[in-house]
Amino acid sequence: MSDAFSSLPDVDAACAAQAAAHLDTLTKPPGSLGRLEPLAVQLAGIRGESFPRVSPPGVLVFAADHGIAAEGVSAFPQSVTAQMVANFVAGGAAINVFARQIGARLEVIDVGVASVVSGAGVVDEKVRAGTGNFAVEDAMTRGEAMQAIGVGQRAAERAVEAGCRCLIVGEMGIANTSASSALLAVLTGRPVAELVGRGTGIDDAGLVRKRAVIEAAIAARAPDADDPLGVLASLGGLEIAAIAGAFMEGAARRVPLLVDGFIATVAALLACRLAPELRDYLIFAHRSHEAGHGEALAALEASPLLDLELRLGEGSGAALAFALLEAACRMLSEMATFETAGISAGPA
Ligand SMILES: O=C(O)c1ccc[n+]([C@@H]2O[C@H](COP(=O)([O-])O)[C@@H](O)[C@H]2O)c1
Ligand SMILES: Cc1cc2nc[nH]c2cc1C
Repeated sequence: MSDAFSSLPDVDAACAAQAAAHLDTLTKPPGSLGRLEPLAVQLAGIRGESFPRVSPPGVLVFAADHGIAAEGVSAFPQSVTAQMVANFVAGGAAINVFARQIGARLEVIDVGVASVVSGAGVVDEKVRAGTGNFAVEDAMTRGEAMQAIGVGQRAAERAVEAGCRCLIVGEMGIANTSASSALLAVLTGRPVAELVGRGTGIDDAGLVRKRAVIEAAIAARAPDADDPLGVLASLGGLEIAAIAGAFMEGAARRVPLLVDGFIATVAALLACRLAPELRDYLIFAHRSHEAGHGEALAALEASPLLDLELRLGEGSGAALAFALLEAACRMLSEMATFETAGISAGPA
């Protein structure tokens, strides 16, 4: 496992250039496969292969609870986190369905669920039983934040050592849109009101309360925006820290990283503040329906592949976008060239 904040390898510019040159020999007008083309070039650079492969993918779902749930900021009770973890290991959640569809290795990691999780198959890496309520105290200590980052790093390491060539990283945690909005507000300096959404579906009155709780909590905790680990410890979530760690370890191992929705994008932003070279390894799967996601994407200058109005989390949008990565690889390796197909290359 790499050091959490060690510098990451540069992407391989030579392989990326070879892939770009090969793309223009394929039997299609140059550029006609649109965004699939720069995607293939990015994958070649990340993998260090001019004909990259991304299968099999690995799905990591990090689950944790949030003390801020006590403020009534979610449409669902905290107990749903543990119940959904049981559903993940039983194979019945959306991410299970989509992971099976793409032949992914799936791991469910308890990094901080409040209750004891039942069900064989959960990786027990609980750092603590849920965060503190950041309306009244820091969510966690810096040491706990580092431990949770380490949980994510080890999960990515296991997936890559098991042969996964792409990581799809998701989460489950009631109230984690509140933690994510708070983190995003501090990291970007944007007003909380622009970044708070309905999460699992709170009503209008709940949304007003959620905004007020997050605004007051940020004022009370007053973290230093130039200290990303301190911001994470003050306002964050254990699964958010673990996602950041998984991204850093995946990049260290030259694996493309599919970023899911709002929470995963905020984790990616935080990880980029800790290790800016990470940005080149990230592929943004989809634009979530959650209100703050646009600002999170803008902060990373990211343009996601899909917009399906998803707002589930779990890694579901990233699993759906994986088919496009596979298509980009197959385009490079399987399409005929103008020469092999005997087709005139230039305009008539
Ligand atoms: O990924 C997203 O864009 C997303 C948007 C809204 C909600 N979620 C999921 O819903 C839960 C958090 O919502 P909430 O209302 O409890 O803060 C958590 O388990 C997330 O996986 C996920
Ligand atoms: C049922 C349910 C499933 C979820 N999956 C991710 N977040 C979730 C939140 C709820 C409430």
